[in-house]
Amino acid sequence: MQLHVIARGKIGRTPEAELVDRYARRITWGMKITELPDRGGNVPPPPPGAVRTVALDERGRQLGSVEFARILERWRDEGVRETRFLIGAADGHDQGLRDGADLLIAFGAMTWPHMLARAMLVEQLWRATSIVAGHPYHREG
Ligand SMILES: C[S@@+](CC[C@H](N)C(=O)[O-])C[C@H]1O[C@@H](n2cnc3c(N)ncnc32)[C@H](O)[C@@H]1O
Repeated sequence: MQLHVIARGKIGRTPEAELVDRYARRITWGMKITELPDRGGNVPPPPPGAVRTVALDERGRQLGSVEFARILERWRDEGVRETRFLIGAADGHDQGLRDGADLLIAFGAMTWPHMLARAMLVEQLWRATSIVAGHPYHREG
């Protein structure tokens, strides 16, 4: 299953970009990042086959890392081709996008800058895929 991060804003050559690269490089599942402008632009069309959409939003569910990993594992095992992770810009997501998502997830109730949220997401994707693989990176408790 491809993990497709669709994120608003240009990350450029920043400390956050280094973090994103550090974790993205370790992910052995298909992994792709598409940047959109802060406003406007079109979310790329989904590939053929089953697709899931996860929107990052501070009003979303606060999942544990193992719980998040098991959701991705289940979707992969169900034959989902791509899971898309949407990160908004300063204005967040519009209501239509939130309503259309399969899952809304929050990294706590606080608001984070979108570039930090991108780095945190990619770290969690690395963590989740290593949990699914039984790799010892993640420790519970
Ligand atoms: C600066 S925030 C936007 C805040 C906006 N005022 C709102 O109400 O959604 C930019 C993006 O970062 C992500 N983000 C920020 N804080 C987050 C959190 N606690 N959990 C999940 N994603 C978060 C979301 O994708 C959000 O659209």
